[in-house]
Amino acid sequence: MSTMSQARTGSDVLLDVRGVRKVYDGRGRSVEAVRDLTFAVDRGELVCVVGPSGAGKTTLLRCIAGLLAPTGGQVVLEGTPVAGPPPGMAVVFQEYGRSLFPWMTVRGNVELPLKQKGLPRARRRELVDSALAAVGLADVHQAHPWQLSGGMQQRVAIARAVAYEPHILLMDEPFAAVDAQTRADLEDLVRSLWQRLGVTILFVTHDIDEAVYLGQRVLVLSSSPTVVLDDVRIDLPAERDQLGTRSSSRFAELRAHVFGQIQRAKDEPRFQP
Ligand SMILES: Nc1ncnc2c1ncn2[C@@H]1O[C@H](COP(=O)(O)OP(=O)(O)OP(=O)(O)O)[C@@H](O)[C@H]1O
Repeated sequence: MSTMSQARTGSDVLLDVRGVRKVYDGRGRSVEAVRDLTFAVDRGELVCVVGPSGAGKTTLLRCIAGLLAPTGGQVVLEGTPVAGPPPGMAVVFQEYGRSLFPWMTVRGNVELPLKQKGLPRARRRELVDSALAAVGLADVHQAHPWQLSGGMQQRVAIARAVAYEPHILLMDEPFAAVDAQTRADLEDLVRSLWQRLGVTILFVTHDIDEAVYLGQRVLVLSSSPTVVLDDVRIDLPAERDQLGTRSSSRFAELRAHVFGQIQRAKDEPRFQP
């Protein structure tokens, strides 16, 4: 079912994570959060990363986003080593409440990174309008984030990321704080944006069902100190729907496989695939 991740050298590799290690040092205590992570993501792929709580998923994502320097190894994006937040990357975090500016309108929030990018006003307007329409929020552009539900605020954060026209979109447990129905809607939104825009997505979650439902591949991380335990190809049809896909026998098989890997990783911290 699975093929372990190997460094790929094809010209279609967009993101290459090579032997990344991260040790947090502080007051006489050091924590090896990530031991050795190697995997590649091709241009246009939707890859999910799943692992037990504390496995180092956020640490990995922060290293990829250039927000944290790895202790060892390297992250290479479009052939260039990442040494700070790279252009062409957008990140959607779990805490939408903290990632949006409450004193700015929805439009202002989505437009801000485009101003920082130096885009002219007409182009900014075009990108903001189309991103808000894509996430179903065209009619609330004048509202402030605090006037919206949690799910709508997360849509604003997604619109802001999409308007930026990133080559790669990183998502760190973006739907962990919304209710189940909203979460299902947002999952479908991510798949439809991915299919329509062709953007590469790396989606981090601790939810196995979400990872299998969304991804073309699921990378399974071990417990901390973290390695990639498995790289599972999700051979479900490209057209997915919450009811049909989740009740298919193949979905159940893939889910059981990923679940089994994570259980083994938790039971045997030094488990090797
Ligand atoms: N700033 C820090 N200083 C010291 N240790 C840290 C720091 N940040 C994270 N860690 C440790 O690194 C390990 C991985 O944490 P991380 O938050 O990356 O995991 P995670 O998989 O995202 O967890 P969760 O699923 O619970 O959000 C944990 O043992 C955590 O305690």
